[in-house]
Amino acid sequence: MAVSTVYTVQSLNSTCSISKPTKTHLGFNQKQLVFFKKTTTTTTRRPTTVITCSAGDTVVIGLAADSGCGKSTFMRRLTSVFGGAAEPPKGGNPDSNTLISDTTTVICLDDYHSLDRTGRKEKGVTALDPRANNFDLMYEQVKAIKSGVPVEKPIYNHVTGLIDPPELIKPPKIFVIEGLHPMYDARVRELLDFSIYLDISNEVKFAWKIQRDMAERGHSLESIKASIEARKPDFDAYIDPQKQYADAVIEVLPTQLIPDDNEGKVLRVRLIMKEGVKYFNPVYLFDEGSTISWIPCGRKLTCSYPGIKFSYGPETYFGHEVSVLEMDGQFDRLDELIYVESHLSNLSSKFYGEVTQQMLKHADFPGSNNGTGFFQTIVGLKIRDLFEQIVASKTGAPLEATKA
Ligand SMILES: Nc1ncnc2c1ncn2[C@@H]1O[C@H](COP(=O)(O)OP(=O)(O)OP(=O)(O)O)[C@@H](O)[C@H]1O
Ligand SMILES: O=C(CO)[C@H](O)[C@H](O)COP(=O)(O)O
Repeated sequence: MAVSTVYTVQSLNSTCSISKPTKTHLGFNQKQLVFFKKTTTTTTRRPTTVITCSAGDTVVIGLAADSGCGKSTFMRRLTSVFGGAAEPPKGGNPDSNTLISDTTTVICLDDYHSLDRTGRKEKGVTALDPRANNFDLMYEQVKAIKSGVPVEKPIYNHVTGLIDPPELIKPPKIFVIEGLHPMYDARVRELLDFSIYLDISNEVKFAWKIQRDMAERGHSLESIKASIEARKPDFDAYIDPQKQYADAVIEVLPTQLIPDDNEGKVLRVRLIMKEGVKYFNPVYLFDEGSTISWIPCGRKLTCSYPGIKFSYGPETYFGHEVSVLEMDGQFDRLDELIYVESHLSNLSSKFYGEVTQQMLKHADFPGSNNGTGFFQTIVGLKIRDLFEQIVASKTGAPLEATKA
């Protein structure tokens, strides 16, 4: 019996159009996705639908981190910078990991797991192990999206642990690939216009896992400890080394303001920014290239114990020259953040106070009172700026002036 595959096509964005096939679609065309009618045994050569997108304008961003390290929170801050809410594909698989907004499409690289939960168990490998992931497909599909071609991406279903039928992904303006391995495969790495690594220290990761998995998911302390321990060797071998390739790293460590702190509530956060990256000018405090230590608490910034300390200066990170902006401590009043913002330069904001405005808008997100939320917001603005510069370089259009 002949059956047709049914594809749910989401609302078309400005770069894509759908059409009926013509005779030319009997051949292979690299700029178009051609759906063929399937039978149970064979695929006929008669195409049913053609989707064409204007090629090659997609900017690709990689975001790497271990599970539970704040990728989703970061993505919410990033998509908010571009305006509009990011939502799962309408009418698609309810367990899709994809988030789409007007400008951005964020996919989760868990969708390239080649082994499902049972398969990994049988083979005795974790999801962090490259053998449990299909890097050839990841490369082919990211390359296709970057050059304007829609793809049928698999879905890893975190509810069932199975690999579900694929979903259609069309090239957006900004394509974010987030997950465990965006910078692991050199071919995929080469496709990235900008890359970020969220480097959460073991102590902090443990505190966050306990907070989420114990409080919200009912896991026991022992099972959380066991899961972190079981993942650690593969994390060290395959995930952590990717930070050497990142253009920006947000490092999250326990505070140094409280001697022997083991609560993990007050954080020391470092924004490590690579020098010499095209379209990316690191943010600086007071004076570019100098080494600075600043305690802003006093008349203009309310600080309760243990206070707030900023540092800034040049460093070397995996042999690369970097600028590092550090914040240790937490804000008492978010509206006063404007005082700190006004002392930072190269923020790529569109108007005075935009960072503070974004932070106030998402005051309920985790990390809004410390350097994690502050630096994620700043990186979001830098990505918007990078995107606008890339677009301007392609169209030859002059860039709208940005402030600070
Ligand atoms: N900046 C932060 N400050 C405090 N806690 C945080 C922060 N970011 C994340 N968390 C904690 O970590 C949990 C996971 O965050 P999030 O869902 O953003 O991570 P994730 O990397 O997307 O996780 P997963 O890959 O498991 O879906 C949050 O529920 C929160 O408890
Ligand atoms: O490291 C992970 C990335 O999110 C997950 O553990 C991995 O994707 C496997 O997922 P699950 O535990 O749902 O089978």
